[in-house]
Amino acid sequence: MAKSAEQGHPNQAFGWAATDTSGVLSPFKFSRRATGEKDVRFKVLYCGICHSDLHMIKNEWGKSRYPIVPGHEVVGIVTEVGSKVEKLKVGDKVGVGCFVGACHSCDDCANDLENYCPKKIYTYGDTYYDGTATQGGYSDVMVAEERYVIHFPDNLPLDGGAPLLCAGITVYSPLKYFELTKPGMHIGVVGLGGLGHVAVKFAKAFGVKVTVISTSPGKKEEALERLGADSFVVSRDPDQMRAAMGTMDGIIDTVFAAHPLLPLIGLLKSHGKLILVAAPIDRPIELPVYALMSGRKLVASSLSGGLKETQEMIDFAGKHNITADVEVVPIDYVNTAMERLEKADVRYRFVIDIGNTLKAA
Ligand SMILES: NC(=O)c1ccc[n+]([C@@H]2O[C@H](COP(=O)([O-])OP(=O)(O)OC[C@H]3O[C@@H](n4cnc5c(N)ncnc54)[C@H](O)[C@@H]3O)[C@@H](O)[C@H]2O)c1
Ligand SMILES: [Zn+2]
Ligand SMILES: [Zn+2]
Repeated sequence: MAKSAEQGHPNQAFGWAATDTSGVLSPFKFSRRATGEKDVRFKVLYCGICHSDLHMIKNEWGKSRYPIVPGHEVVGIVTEVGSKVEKLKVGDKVGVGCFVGACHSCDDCANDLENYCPKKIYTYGDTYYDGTATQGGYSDVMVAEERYVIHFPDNLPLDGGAPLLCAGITVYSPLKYFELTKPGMHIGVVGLGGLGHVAVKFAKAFGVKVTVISTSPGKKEEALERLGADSFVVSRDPDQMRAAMGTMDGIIDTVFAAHPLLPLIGLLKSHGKLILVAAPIDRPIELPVYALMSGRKLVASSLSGGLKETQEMIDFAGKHNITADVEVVPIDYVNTAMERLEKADVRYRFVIDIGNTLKAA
């Protein structure tokens, strides 16, 4: 066993943190717990920038406690394992997604749904079992319990693979759970950002027909040619929306700005399912119940995925060569990246090159 675990020394860490609601990130030294017997420590090489990171650093959900080192699409190489770690070893390619803990005794935990455990612990911005604040992957080193560490397939690149740990599982899980993966089905994807573009890729890998629903025609060519979508509907064009009415088995909606659900419900066939994976931050959404009645349609939501399913998703991505389309940026670009993300100016996920650009001061 390596020294820090034997002697119980905390792991010194260096990252970038937001310290107030301006959300501006700056260099930050902190420590992580010593690598415990069930823990894995890894050197972080890449970390994706999820829009949730932006919501959190600006306290848009009203639950942020500063300082916050964001990042829950964290990948790297194992540098130390505790004595009771069974499946992972030094040198393995691994990652951590949205969660680092849960109660492990409730029904959800027993069903591999740590993501729905009432005591789930988020990777950052939360409180760990020992009372310390959890801190995310915009940092050089990560320590997490083996149960929360995902083993990457050898063929999956770490930079393009990192975003799958949040964006990927967040769309994969509802596609599976709501049975929207049957070949020949037709699904819609609303909002072609980080989550939306990987939803297109997973759905295509399942053999499903995919229509991207977007406010403007600007992303049409890319959606069809680069991402492999089958069709594109401009939601502001009533003729296009009318032509697509009643054609979809399901819709994955990734837009957090408040928007009417009625036109989307209209796109569904009877028994169609509208899955909202983004929560509107400005005002509550109105639910047009009468539109659901005629057709026994469903509106539902979903939060990330459990650890077993996340591993399954990564293995599926490895098999089908699914990665996010990423713009890899150095750590000192992170504040500019946040500004651009706010303006939806990224195709389609920023990933920070931690390994080459984050150097402890
Ligand atoms: N349910 C979950 O487990 C989960 C997991 C990850 C992220 N999220 C949430 O999902 C949302 C999307 O995350 P992301 O990382 O894909 O973000 P993103 O910024 O990469 O993508 C958002 C997309 O929505 C579009 N958009 C923004 N405002 C719009 C508007 N008014 N009308 C139409 N389109 C609009 C943007 O053009 C962009 O394409 C965020 O709110 C995030 O917090 C939820
Ligand atoms: Zn996320
Ligand atoms: Zn639990």
